[in-house]
Amino acid sequence: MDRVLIEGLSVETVIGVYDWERSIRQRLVLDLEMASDIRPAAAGDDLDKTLNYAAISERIGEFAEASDFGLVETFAERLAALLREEFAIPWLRMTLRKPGAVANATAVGVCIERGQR
Ligand SMILES: Nc1nc2c(c(=O)[nH]1)N=C([C@H](O)[C@@H](O)CO)CN2
Repeated sequence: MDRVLIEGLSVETVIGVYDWERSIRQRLVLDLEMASDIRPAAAGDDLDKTLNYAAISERIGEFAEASDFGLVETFAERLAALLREEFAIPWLRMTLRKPGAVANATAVGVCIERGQR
């Protein structure tokens, strides 16, 4: 299956389980692979027949702006469900990284796959 990609998308949000994390915004970095047959869009050179990565990136920014989850797991799960619903995405793989959360690690985070390819 073809995939539409978003890589290295940075967002700022309230995220973390510790008290000191509840009053600051921290950066999360997302990589997203979304199943999509790109042939109809390519055949007609038509944005309306594919997953619009600009619109999806904007929606992710809005979601992050309004979110205040503790766990990266919760952020990833809720965001994946929202994107699949709003953009009719049959399958996605989302890698969500929280840079600098653990000393001596470049990033920590989760990778989830949801739906059927
Ligand atoms: N599996 C997880 N472990 C941890 C999380 C998390 O979201 N998922 N979060 C924290 C803290 O918020 C941490 O990021 C602060 O540095 C600890 N472990």
